[in-house]
Amino acid sequence: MGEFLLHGFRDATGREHAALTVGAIDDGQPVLTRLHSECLTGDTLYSLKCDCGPQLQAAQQAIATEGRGVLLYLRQEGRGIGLVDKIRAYALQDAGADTVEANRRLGLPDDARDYRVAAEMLKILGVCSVRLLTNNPAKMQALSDLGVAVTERLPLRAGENPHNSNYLLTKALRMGHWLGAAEEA
Ligand SMILES: Nc1nc2c(ncn2[C@@H]2O[C@H](COP(=O)(O)OP(=O)(O)OP(=O)(O)O)[C@@H](O)[C@H]2O)c(=O)[nH]1
Ligand SMILES: [Zn+2]
Repeated sequence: MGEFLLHGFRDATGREHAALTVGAIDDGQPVLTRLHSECLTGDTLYSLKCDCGPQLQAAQQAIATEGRGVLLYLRQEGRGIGLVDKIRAYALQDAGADTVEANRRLGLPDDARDYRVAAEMLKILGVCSVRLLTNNPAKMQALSDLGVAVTERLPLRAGENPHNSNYLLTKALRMGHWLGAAEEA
């Protein structure tokens, strides 16, 4: 796709995160930005149950094409519940629960992600305002609450397939994501 600079971060809990950057991003101008939440199954094992792998690739490509931007790879597997509980949630989904219901049955929050680390990473990289690649309103809100100006929202739709259609529909209907899936259903 192009040449990226890879930065490593370790947060206060010892968890390690990565940032991929292209070009000069600390000049005060809004930066094309993607906050990607880790998904071992989608990013690495090509699972079709979600859209994470294709979204990762599309975001990386968009940043390379723009010649300036940042992708934060955040270790928030399973929306922050971790790999083992995500696999448990998948088992409940195989038995008919949707993604939100499965988390609740496990006694876990719908979304356990915390974006403080992301805001800190952006600050360290000299980024104070972003053009954010996302369909998730909560992500935009979280960043602006943490003092990062979100000047624009750019949709990121990739990797839709018959196996993840219910997952995407649940995101649209129960988590308020801008996916157009609700209208298409
Ligand atoms: N708990 C849980 N997490 C999942 C499930 N499927 C994918 N994930 C995780 O969801 C995270 C991605 O979040 P999404 O809600 O798909 O998308 P988003 O990052 O909030 O929104 P976008 O910025 O629009 O991509 C990754 O950490 C995945 O591991 C699932 O069925 N249950
Ligand atoms: Zn995924």
